Amino acid sequence: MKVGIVGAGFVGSTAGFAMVTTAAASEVVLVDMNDALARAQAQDIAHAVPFTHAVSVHAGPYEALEGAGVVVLAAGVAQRAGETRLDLLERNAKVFGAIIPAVLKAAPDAVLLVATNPVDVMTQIATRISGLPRCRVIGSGTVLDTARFRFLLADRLKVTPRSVHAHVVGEHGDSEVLLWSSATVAGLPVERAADQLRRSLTAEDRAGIDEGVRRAAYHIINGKGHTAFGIGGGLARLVAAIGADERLVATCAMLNDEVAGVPQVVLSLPRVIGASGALDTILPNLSAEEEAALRRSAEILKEAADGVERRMGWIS
Ligand SMILES: NC(=O)C1=CN([C@@H]2O[C@H](COP(=O)(O)OP(=O)(O)OC[C@H]3O[C@@H](n4cnc5c(N)ncnc54)[C@H](O)[C@@H]3O)[C@@H](O)[C@H]2O)C=CC1
Ligand SMILES: CC(=O)C(=O)O
Repeated sequence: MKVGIVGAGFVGSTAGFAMVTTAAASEVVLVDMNDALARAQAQDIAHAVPFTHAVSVHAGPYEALEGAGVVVLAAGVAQRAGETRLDLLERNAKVFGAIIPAVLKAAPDAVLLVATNPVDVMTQIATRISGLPRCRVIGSGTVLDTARFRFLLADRLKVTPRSVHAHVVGEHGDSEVLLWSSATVAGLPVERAADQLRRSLTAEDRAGIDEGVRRAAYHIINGKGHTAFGIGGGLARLVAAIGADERLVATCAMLNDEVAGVPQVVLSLPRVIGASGALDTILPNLSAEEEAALRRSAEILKEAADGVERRMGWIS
């Protein structure tokens, strides 16, 4: 499958590299307002092809996206140290106003896969601007947070992350909800699995994992200025699932009619990902505390999205 990536910065280029190393795409096209950057990134990624998979990698204008099955949107500004994802909203909404019409003109049949932050609200904006069916406009959402949660739980229990089934839902951001009550290993709740594995999973251990997931981006940005490898791997995995019509369950963002009593809100829940995007949604069992936290997260996102849509003149 041909894949377009708009925004050839850290996230877009790392996603392109991951698509080459995992053969998630047969062709990758990078587009950026900084054409020299897009060309340099494409060249650099293409030089990994002899070591990996026969993927055609190049850069071009929007017209070069013609025939793409997926277009990843990774253009815009990123958080600096001390900024939250929601702080980026106004600036990145303007960027999407410019790029989405150009993407749709060239690739009207593509699934749009949003990575730009705040990714949940940007997915709502992309749905609004594109006018596409909601299932074809998905955000990477909490895919990365879910990966961080599984990684940290696996590290504590000393099993491989692929054997940990656990999800983060809600905002990809400060109000996200780690679903401890449904987290399992070998079909056992993680606390019971920890007992059998003779590993500690005390309230203090759990608080450490929560902090490690929820604050990961802040810690990494303080150390290196940006994050890219985790999300690059996640975007490539989603692209592979779309390309193969795999029906992968992943915590992606999409416009929901209603979540926890909040209407018309974009946030992440487990979705079935296949050829036309998000084919279905699964609502996990929630404890009363998790349900209240999901409602709070939905309210925060709804308020942020309504605010920017009002300022843009899309709603009154
Ligand atoms: N969803 C997630 O889990 C994650 C999302 N992000 C987000 O991804 C976005 C990109 O981050 P980075 O790659 O680190 O930033 P970056 O600054 O390295 O790259 C952004 C690129 O977008 C391009 N761009 C800006 N406006 C454009 C326009 N109108 N048309 C075409 N290209 C345009 C810039 O020239 C730049 O190359 C940010 O919003 C960041 O917060 C970052 C990490 C994880
Ligand atoms: C930057 C960002 O959204 C993340 O790494 O989670």
